[in-house]
Amino acid sequence: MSEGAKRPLKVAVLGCGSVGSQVVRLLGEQAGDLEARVGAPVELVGVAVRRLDGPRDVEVPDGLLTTDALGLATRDDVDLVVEVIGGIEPARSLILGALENGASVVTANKALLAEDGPTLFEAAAKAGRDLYYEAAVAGAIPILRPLRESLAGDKVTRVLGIVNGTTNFILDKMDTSGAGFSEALEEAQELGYAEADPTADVEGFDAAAKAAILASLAFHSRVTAADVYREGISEVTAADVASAREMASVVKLLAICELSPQGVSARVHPAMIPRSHPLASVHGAYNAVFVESEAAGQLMFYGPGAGGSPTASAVLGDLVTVARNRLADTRGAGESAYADRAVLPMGETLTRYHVAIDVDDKAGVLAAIAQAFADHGVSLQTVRQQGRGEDAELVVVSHEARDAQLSATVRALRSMEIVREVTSVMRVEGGDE
Ligand SMILES: NC(=O)c1ccc[n+]([C@@H]2O[C@H](COP(=O)([O-])OP(=O)(O)OC[C@H]3O[C@@H](n4cnc5c(N)ncnc54)[C@H](O)[C@@H]3O)[C@@H](O)[C@H]2O)c1
Ligand SMILES: N[C@@H](CCO)C(=O)O
Ligand code: NA
Repeated sequence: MSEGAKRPLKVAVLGCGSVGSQVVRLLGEQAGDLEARVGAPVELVGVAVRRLDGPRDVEVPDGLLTTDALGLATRDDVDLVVEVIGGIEPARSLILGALENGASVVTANKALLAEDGPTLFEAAAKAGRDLYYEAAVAGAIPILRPLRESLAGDKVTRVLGIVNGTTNFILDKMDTSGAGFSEALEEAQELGYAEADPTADVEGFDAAAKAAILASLAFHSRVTAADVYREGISEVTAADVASAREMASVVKLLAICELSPQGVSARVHPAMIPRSHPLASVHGAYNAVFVESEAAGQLMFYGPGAGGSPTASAVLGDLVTVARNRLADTRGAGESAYADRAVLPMGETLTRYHVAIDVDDKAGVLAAIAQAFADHGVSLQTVRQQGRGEDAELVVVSHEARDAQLSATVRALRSMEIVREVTSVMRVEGGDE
């Protein structure tokens, strides 16, 4: 070691799948640049895998593989631990073990952070170590660091995001080709976007975990996955997508986090947004997060939200930061939950609905439908009627109302004799109120 050279920082990588293999590759390929940027060599000292002879997308240097993840995570000489196994256990025990043993941790594990983040943040604070997780939300897109650092002097009021690539691919396909949900899902699976079991993506669990993480950071409060209202896209029909098209809108699965005088809300559901909205131009498996804050106004973050290599980019960015902090014997900003705001139930959240209804085409029908909305305290923004012989289609877009009032209106409509069928119900976001 030359004079003044720093001792190497030792890194353990837990998991060598899609993301882990790319982290290992980049650690090798970029070793020189990483050393220059950190100010000390960053040395890979172990990679925990489930099977030593398993197939891998990267060649791991001799002697580094182990199946003893906990042994590696808690090794006394390890400074930095990267957790890219995923899921709740053993990931949680491994992260807690690493922190207790004095290592700093970088993880991409949104499921764990959304379920039990506070336990991990408290362990990091107690140990005086960093816990960074930029890769957990919207993959390569820098969004957590901007919320935690760049916007720390502003007041974020709203975060609106397309944070799941699989569902965005499916909805985009339905929009551009007129395909139904199942057909679009099949294509997403063939192209390797959707997993064999696509439930976490399609039913919105993945996006809900990310919404919890975004809301916690944006509003300095603790929001967990259980607090997030969630609806997936499996019920979105070709008719919904066509109805959106007629309104010059497009259907997207959105994660929506909002600050209101009563508290905060976090929800994930499909919604129609105008084609003129910046999020409408997010196509394929891309992600984007739209942030509104008091002083800055509107900001948009866009890029690849998934994939081994893009996600590894975010992991390595965090690794450089926590490595620098280690050298400087300091830690970055920890959890910020001082505002401790209440999380509102979905029924209390203000939303707007688009409702398409097949009705008998006769006198008084329009008035009766409008009355059903009025009976629930919901004011209408637009009503469009299209006659089709004996029956007619009415398309109603409401003004903002409590979600509970809107869903009660839809239930009432469904029970009306003049209503043949409610053919499409979808929330509306991103337009004029
Ligand atoms: N793939 C992406 O696009 C993406 C994007 C953002 C975040 N993430 C997150 O990154 C993490 C990893 O995702 P992935 O796509 O690489 O998953 P993956 O399934 O490809 O990789 C996980 C690896 O961990 C291994 N593993 C399981 N149990 C283990 C154990 N006890 N010890 C050692 N290894 C073990 C598995 O064999 C597998 O190779 C997850 O938290 C995921 O949510 C992934
Ligand atoms: N399954 C996720 C991966 C990134 O978290 C997606 O489709 O966006
Ligand atoms: Na990110």
